Amino acid sequence: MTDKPLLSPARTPEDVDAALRPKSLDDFVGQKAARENLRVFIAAAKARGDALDHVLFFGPPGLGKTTLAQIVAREMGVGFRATSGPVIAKSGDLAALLTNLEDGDVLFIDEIHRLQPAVEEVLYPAMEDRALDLMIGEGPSARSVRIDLPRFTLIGATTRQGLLTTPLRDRFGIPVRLSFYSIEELEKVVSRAARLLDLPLSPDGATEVARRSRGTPRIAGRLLRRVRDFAHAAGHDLVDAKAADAALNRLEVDRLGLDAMDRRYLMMIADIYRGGPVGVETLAAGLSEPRDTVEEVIEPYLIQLGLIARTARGRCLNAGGWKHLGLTPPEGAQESLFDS
Ligand SMILES: Nc1ncnc2c1ncn2[C@@H]1O[C@H](COP(=O)(O)OP(=O)(O)OP(=O)(O)O)[C@@H](O)[C@H]1O
Ligand SMILES: [Mg+2]
Repeated sequence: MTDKPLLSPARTPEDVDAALRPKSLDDFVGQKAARENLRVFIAAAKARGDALDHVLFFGPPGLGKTTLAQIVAREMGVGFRATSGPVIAKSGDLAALLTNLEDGDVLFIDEIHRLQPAVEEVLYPAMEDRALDLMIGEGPSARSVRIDLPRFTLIGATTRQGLLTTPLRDRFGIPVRLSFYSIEELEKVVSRAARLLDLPLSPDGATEVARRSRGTPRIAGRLLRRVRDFAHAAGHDLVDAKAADAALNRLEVDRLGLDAMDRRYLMMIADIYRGGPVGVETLAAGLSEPRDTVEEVIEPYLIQLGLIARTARGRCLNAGGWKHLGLTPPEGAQESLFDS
């Protein structure tokens, strides 16, 4: 399906658009509390001449975790090394990464919830004492030696904070939650991107794209590029609300920014399960999507909009969800129990 990758907040190669990535905290739109706190912590660490405390960014995909990690390294004026949880196969790989860091470097570990337990154990002393415990030799003659590491800042990123082990989570001095962007913030993201892409976009055109971007800058950037293509094909010089609306309708992005998959998800709860509750496994099977995708990609924004609720007994459609589908809840639907 063509509209699935379009609205999915997951990365696609096209998004690796270095020119659009904000490069400083001043350029970074939104996430005000996180931004201002980081500014203070960075200034304090620099004044002390120390590395910044370890930082954990968590929140749905496409909200700027990787971008912020790069900005932190840049503002600290230190090197940036990036890897990801699933890539580090053995504890030795991580040990090699750590011993090769230079003083003050940022080590960025994406998808940090997917580290192997044995690899994670190497991180504990590294984060706490800047030390590496190595076993030398085997059998009775084996002994453990401790190697000192350079000062460094570990920046972890995860879409699933709940999957992090407590000992790992506790070792981050600066946990930062990223949340969905407001429409006003996304307008700024879209206008900035249009300027960088040399695309004439009217303010109401920016609003239209922002409103339909699922609170996610990555999606805003992607929709903007597609809108540009349609406008170009239609021979418009200026992209205004009308041109943006026409393009987004052709892309089957509805007025709340929901795509065909979101609508299938809502319809399934409404139609087959009378509004729920229904278990996430059942929904995932019905949609032929992995459970992770349902929980990490589809549901967070629907919950944010108040269209559905996650309850202990399963997912339920809220009044807003029925309304968005243009349906009336059947007699005795569960929704009222949870929609408070
Ligand atoms: N605050 C922002 N202002 C402008 N653009 C942003 C902002 N945050 C993110 N972006 C843009 O959105 C895209 C996605 O950002 P980023 O890669 O940092 O997301 P992420 O949270 O790391 O996602 P994932 O969980 O998939 O790794 C980037 O292209 C970036 O340019
Ligand atoms: Mg990322």
